[in-house]
Amino acid sequence: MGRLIIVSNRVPSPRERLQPAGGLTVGLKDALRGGSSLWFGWSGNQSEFEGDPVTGMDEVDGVTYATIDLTARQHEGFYQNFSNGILWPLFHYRVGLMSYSRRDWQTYLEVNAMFARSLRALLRPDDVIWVHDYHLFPLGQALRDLGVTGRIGFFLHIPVPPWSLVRSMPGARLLLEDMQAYDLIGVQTEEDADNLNHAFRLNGLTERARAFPIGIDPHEFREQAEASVRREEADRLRASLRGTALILGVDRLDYSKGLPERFRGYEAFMARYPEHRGKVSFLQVAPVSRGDVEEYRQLRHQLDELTGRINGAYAEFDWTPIRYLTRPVARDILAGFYRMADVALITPLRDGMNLVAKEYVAAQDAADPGVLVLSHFAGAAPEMDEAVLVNPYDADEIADALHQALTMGLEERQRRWTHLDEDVRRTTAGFWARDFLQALDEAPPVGATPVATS
Ligand SMILES: O=P(O)(O)OC[C@H]1O[C@H](O[C@H]2O[C@H](CO)[C@@H](O)[C@H](O)[C@H]2O)[C@H](O)[C@@H](O)[C@@H]1O
Ligand SMILES: O=c1ccn([C@@H]2O[C@H](COP(=O)(O)OP(=O)(O)O)[C@@H](O)[C@H]2O)c(=O)[nH]1
Repeated sequence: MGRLIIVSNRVPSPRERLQPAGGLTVGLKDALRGGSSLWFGWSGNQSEFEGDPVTGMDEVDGVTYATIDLTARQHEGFYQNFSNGILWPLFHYRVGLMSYSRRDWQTYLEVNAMFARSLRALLRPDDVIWVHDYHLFPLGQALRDLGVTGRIGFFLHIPVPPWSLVRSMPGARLLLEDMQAYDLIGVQTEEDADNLNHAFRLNGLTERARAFPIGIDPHEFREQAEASVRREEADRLRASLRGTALILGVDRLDYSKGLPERFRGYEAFMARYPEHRGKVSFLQVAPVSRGDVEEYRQLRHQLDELTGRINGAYAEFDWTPIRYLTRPVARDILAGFYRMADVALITPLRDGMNLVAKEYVAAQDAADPGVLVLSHFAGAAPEMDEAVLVNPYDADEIADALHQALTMGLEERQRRWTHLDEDVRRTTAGFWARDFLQALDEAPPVGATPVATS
């Protein structure tokens, strides 16, 4: 059995405690725990020189991390503009936010070809390659073009809209063709798999998509929460609450997360349920993400304005309705905050999965669990139907859900949490990886015949 080769744009810094917020590296690290593999991707650094060499190599806990730098030009065209300025909005059903340019498309293909050349030099014949996410759709074909004939799987961490939407993007069909180079394509939900296979069928291509919902390591995270709730940061938060109930939101500052809609829901809650004023605090942790992308800058201004308006309207001299942080909080500290929170308020407009929802459940005290309020449009929602599910576009529904959650009796909270906890302990990161890799091993091999490249 050869090595497992993981390829993703974002690669964690294995020796840093504070990692960039994001579920892909969390799920994969939890999945790789205890195994030996090679993880290849972008170092997160920008270099001056355009070249292919692997610039970083490190080995921690059995995982070898091999990274390459991007130049400023490549970072702008590949990561900022095409991946996060075109593919991300499109696959989150926000066609109107796409800003396509052919030059960015070429840079996207150029960087994928560079990933393939650099990785090719590290490969052994019996390696199993697992490519991750929308930054690297064409990588499989680029590797086939370099003569790689072994197993190559792909996992898409973000939603898959219907082809009628995806085809809005120039070159969409070429991406579908390139994806035929993968022996198996994993997506988060059955809806995603149906949409992607329908796109393949409509374009005369072979259906290769199956659903494998990603998860976390709930046992490890619960232990972290039990430890972190006794840490200094949790003590500071608890003291600052002065007995008020805690509503917690944790998200990258991203328009897919429904933060303006969430804040407007909380504003409606303050207006329609005055009995909770002064008795609840809403803490939103929203570390800046992709801050050089215009839509993300606009979102931050919008949230700054909403926070000021709501606090200005409802604050007392000794109470502030919303606490809003744009810096990251280390995940182990967050674990303690989750455990303290009476309500988790998670309202994405679209989300591939949302590991925060699963982390919140895993962190709870079974004797007195909090309540998960979750958007219908999170990838986690179909399997977490015991959450209080809301439509994030309906501010009054969010308000009603918050009132319901804060007044819910212990017996119902425990009933709901028990079902949610069973799910989180079933769809773990380890199960996700084992299930996908077994299916990849059993999938009919694509072989080495290259198809027309994009
Ligand atoms: O790498 P960044 O640009 O900083 O973005 C962080 C990650 O965001 C997205 O995460 C997705 O994957 C999660 C795990 O499967 C899933 O729970 C979440 O719903 C998705 O948004 C992105 O897909 C990753 O590539 C990024 O690393
Ligand atoms: O300040 C923060 C905010 C988020 N996270 C982590 O970032 C991940 C977010 O993953 P999710 O799947 O919810 O969304 P994504 O960011 O991948 O779209 C979760 O593991 C969070 O615990 C973190 O460590 N610090």
